[in-house]
This record gives sequence, structure tokens and C-alpha cells, in this order.
Amino acid sequence: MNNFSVPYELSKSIRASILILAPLISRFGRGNIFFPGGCHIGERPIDLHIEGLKRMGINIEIKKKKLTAYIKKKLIGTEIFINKVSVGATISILMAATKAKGRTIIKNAACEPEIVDISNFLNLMGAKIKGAGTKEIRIEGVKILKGGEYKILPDRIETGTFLIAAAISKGSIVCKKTDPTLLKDVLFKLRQTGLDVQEGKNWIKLDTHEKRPKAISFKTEPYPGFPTDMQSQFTLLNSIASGRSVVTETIFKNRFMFIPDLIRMGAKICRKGNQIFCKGVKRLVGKRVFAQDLRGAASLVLAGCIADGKTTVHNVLHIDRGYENMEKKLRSLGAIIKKRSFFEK
Ligand SMILES: CC(=O)N[C@H]1[C@@H](OP(=O)(O)OP(=O)(O)OC[C@H]2O[C@@H](n3ccc(=O)[nH]c3=O)[C@H](O)[C@@H]2O)O[C@H](CO)[C@@H](O)[C@@H]1O
Ligand SMILES: C=C(OP(=O)(O)O)C(=O)O
Repeated sequence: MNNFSVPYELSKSIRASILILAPLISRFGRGNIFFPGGCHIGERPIDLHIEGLKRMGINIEIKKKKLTAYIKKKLIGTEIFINKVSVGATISILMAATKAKGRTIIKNAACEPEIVDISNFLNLMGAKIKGAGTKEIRIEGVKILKGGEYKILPDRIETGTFLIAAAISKGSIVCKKTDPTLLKDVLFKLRQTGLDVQEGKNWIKLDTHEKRPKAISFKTEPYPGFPTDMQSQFTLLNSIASGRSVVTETIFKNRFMFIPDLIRMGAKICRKGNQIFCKGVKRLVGKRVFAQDLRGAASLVLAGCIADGKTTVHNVLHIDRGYENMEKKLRSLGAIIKKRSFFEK
């Protein structure tokens, strides 16, 4: 296999996982990647990926911000304790383990539904993975993975974002083809805002009955705790809700980058370290704002939808990494929104 490089724009987890695909595809392959990108929401180290993969026999050299990975002799199954809960590292090690020789046990694994999903997919292809979704995953390496067809999970963060769109606009929404069991904590918090949330097997309905939501305090945590990817959207909700709230971000310390713009739009928020303190206001005012990360970008767009006057959100390219046709979907809900390319006047 030839050397290859991975485009910088790819998300952090995907890039880190591709790091292991090179040696997996061919025993004698060698893969080069630059350090992963993703949103600049705090440090995004990949030491846990590297440590785990090294223990399985993957040689990783780091020179001038470039990583080169190859298998020295064999990919070998082993017991790996991941020091900090990491979705990306769990996935990297899990994927490598499917084709390693012998058994791999991942301890302190992340439990996110996406890990269960990827394991189900790999099992369908012939992998032998047990325990995904728990703290301990056991993998028996196999020689060959075959092809297969698989329907991936609905995007729980996209569902959550659209529920917030309705919650902040005194509106109502039915999200179809979703899975409420993936959003337990998010729905629990939404119910705490006093809004009417109902759910069925594959749908969720939120109806505000034109009521203003009540502010809620929360802290982000690994699954099944409150997802860091929903923090910005709930912070927006708090900014226009009745009452005060405290939000604590424990996963990525820089996930408050959209707040200065939200304050310019009229929100009353103050930040101290990894916490923000908010007093809800009745209205936001349209402004020209600059998105800096995916969920912050989505939240600024939603803020613009409910603000008085016109809001222009620059840098919306961040949104494309996480939402398909967001503006079209928002238009179908009644928002007046237009997406323009950088070069359009
Ligand atoms: C546990 C958690 O909430 N993970 C979220 C994280 O996954 P993502 O896979 O991006 O990040 P990880 O779960 O790997 O990171 C969780 C924490 O571990 C740290 N870390 C990670 C890898 C590593 O090698 N070394 C290290 O120290 C990170 O800096 C972070 O503080 O962001 C995604 C995108 O926003 C979310 O979908 C995931 O739910
Ligand atoms: C920050 C996110 O993604 P990434 O890890 O790709 O930067 C996100 O999904 O909110």
C-alpha cells in the first residue's frame, strides 16, 4: 500500500481512527497523517489512541507534527485500560482489535451509542465484539472482515438541536425517524424546562404551547450523562428562558466560544473558568456574528432565527460537518433563512 495523507479538515476522531486503518488494510502498510483537526474547543490530544495502539504492536513515529504508523511484526490483542473516557480512543482500539491476533479487553471504555453502533456494524462484517456500551469491551480478533449492509443510528445531536429550535421559538416540532432512548438525559432536561415532551418508538414531539421555557442548570459528562455536543444549544435556550442557570463544561474547556456573540445579541451571561452563569432575557437582537465551532455555529443560527431583526452568521462551513441541509429544515419549520456562499453578494 502506498503512503497516504488525510485532509486536515476531517474531524478529530475520524482522522485519529484513519491512523490505524493504514496498517489494518495491509500488514506491511504505512500511513501518514498530520495531527487531527476538528473544532478548536480545547486541547484535542490523541495520546490515548497512540498509547493503546502501540500496546497492540503498531509502531507510531511523530516527526514535525506528522504521524507515521505501521505494524512492526503483528497486530496483537492485549488488555488496555484507557485512562480517561474517550470515544475516539475506544473506537480506534476497538477497530484495531477486530483484526488483531487473540483477545483484546478494553477497560474503562466509552459507552456512547455510537460505540455500540460501530460494534454492531463490525460484528455484521464478521468481527467478534462483546460488551460494547459497557465499561469493558472484549474483542476476539478475526482474520477476515466481509462486506455487509448496515443502517447507522439516527443522529441524536441533530435531533436534540431541532428540539431546541422549537423550544426557543415558542413552537412545536415532531422529530421522526429518531430514537428517544439515545436522548434520555437531553429529554429529561427538556422536561425540566416545563415544556411538553412526548415520545414514541421512533419519534419525539416537543410542544411549547407558546410558553417560555424555564432555565435549567446542568453539567456535561460522558454518556449516559449530558452530552457536551448539546451544551451550546441548551446554553442558548437558557439565554432566553425565565430564571437563572449555571452550566458546567467538563469535557472541552473551550466550548464557550460562541458566548461573546450571544452576549452581543443581548444575552446576559458571565463566564468563570469552565462555568457560565446566565440570567434569561426575553429577547435577542439580530447582529453580525462569527461562528467558530460546529455546535456554537448551529446555536448562533438558531439564535438568529428568534432574534429581532436580521442576523448574519459568518463561517457557517462549520455546520456542514454536523448537519445536512440545516437551513432547508429550518425553513420548513417557518424560519426565514438563506445560506450564501462566501463569494455570493
Ligand atoms: C466523552 C465525550 O464526551 N466525548 C465526546 C467527544 O468525543 P471525541 O472522540 O472527540 O473526544 P474524546 O471522547 O476522545 O475526548 C474526551 C476527552 O478526552 C480527552 N482525550 C481524548 C483523546 C486522547 O487521546 N486524549 C485525551 O486526553 C479529550 O481532550 C477530551 O477532554 O467529542 C465528540 C464531539 O464533540 C462527542 O461526540 C463525544 O461524546
Ligand atoms: C466538535 C464536534 O466534532 P469534532 O470532534 O469533529 O470536532 C462535534 O460534533 O460537536
